Amino acid sequence: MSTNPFVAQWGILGCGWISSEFVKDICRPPSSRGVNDISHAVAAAGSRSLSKAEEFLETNIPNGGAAQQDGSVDFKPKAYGSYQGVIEDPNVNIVYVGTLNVCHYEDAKLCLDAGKHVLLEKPATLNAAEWRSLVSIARKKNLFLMEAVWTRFNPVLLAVQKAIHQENVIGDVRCLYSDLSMNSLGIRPDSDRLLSADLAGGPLLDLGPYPLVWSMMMLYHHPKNEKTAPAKIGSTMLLHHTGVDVATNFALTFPKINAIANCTANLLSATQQSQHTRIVGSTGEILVQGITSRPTSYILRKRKDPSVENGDYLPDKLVDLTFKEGGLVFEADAVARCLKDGLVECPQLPWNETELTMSIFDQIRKEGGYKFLPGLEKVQLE
Ligand SMILES: NC(=O)C1=CN([C@@H]2O[C@H](COP(=O)(O)OP(=O)(O)OC[C@H]3O[C@@H](n4cnc5c(N)ncnc54)[C@H](OP(=O)(O)O)[C@@H]3O)[C@@H](O)[C@H]2O)C=CC1
Ligand SMILES: O=C1OC[C@@H](O)[C@H](O)[C@H]1O
Repeated sequence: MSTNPFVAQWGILGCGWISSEFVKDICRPPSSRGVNDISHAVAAAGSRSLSKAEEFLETNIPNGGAAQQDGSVDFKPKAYGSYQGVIEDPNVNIVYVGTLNVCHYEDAKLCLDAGKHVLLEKPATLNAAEWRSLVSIARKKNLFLMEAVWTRFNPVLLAVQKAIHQENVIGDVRCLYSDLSMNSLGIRPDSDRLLSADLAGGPLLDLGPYPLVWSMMMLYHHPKNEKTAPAKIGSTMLLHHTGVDVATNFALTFPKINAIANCTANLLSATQQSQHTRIVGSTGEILVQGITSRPTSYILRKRKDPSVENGDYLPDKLVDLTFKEGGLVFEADAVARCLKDGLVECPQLPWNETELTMSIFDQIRKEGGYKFLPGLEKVQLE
């Protein structure tokens, strides 16, 4: 006997670039990726301008989401010229917040206060205190809340994690190197969201979540690390004249497993088109292929004789897991399953882990001298 899939009924807050990528991806038929327990519908999209919301729907999902296209639900996506319209729409049960960093806290709070579940774009908030405040509302109101770090649900990252943690393919994990950078300096104006202090820009918060997610998934989540937070966090930051960082390097130590993560995120160099995440173990290494945020395959390179210092390698083995989806739909599927099962926290990304990652960023900003402009943080760190 087949049962109808659970349908996540999304409201979209902010009709910008990432929101359009998100709706396009969740509109793919779930069966095309072997999913049959859940599906997605877009109930509403809200923008500060009604015409922008209308155009957003018309351009990206003229026929609605997967569950609207196959007739599982009978409502059509509705455009609103305000965010309020979305949170008041009775067909919306979860809101995807795709607005700017500086708006995340207030926009997520708006949704939670209105009784809606929330998937909140990265960086979840500006600081850990804002995140704790959102969690306390979600907990009190029994609502789902998660930071949208989509790479956590990427099939390549999950395959690499299994290969390292369960199949021991590189022996004891030792060093992780992960970068996500773009050559934006001199190309984007200082008013751009990546460089503007008014918009809490800078690569640490914009690109840093990706090297950090590799560190968390491979080292923090290593079974032998027993979810122990990094013992030391060291960083170096180059500040831009606007006051935001333009380059940040940070390292995290995991003494329980004798491992270190070396992460970089900057707006000085284009590094997205080749391998920029590498995980080295005692018997071999994994070279992640493709952008750190959306890898498509990996190379397994094993050492001929691990007892030889700086010895040779066996021939590379390519593990190709190329997928046709944009990649955002994997996190959306995970969220839909949480809603289906009545969970308020996603087991793969619980609230305390986002609190830890936000505190890591707080510490790095403090060390680097990156202070948010007065008034941007809605909840202050103690
Ligand atoms: N997961 C991922 O891969 C990615 C995530 N992101 C994250 O998503 C967020 C949005 O980034 P992106 O889509 O690239 O940015 P855009 O500038 O394209 O969109 C941001 C949206 O925020 C809304 N907004 C609300 N207040 C303001 C304001 N004062 N000024 C300008 N826009 C405002 C606008 O929506 P409207 O006009 O409709 O009201 C705007 O369209 C960021 O937090 C970023 O970190 C970004 C890129 C990739
Ligand atoms: O999350 C992101 O990933 C891709 C980058 O281009 C973008 O600036 C960032 O927000």
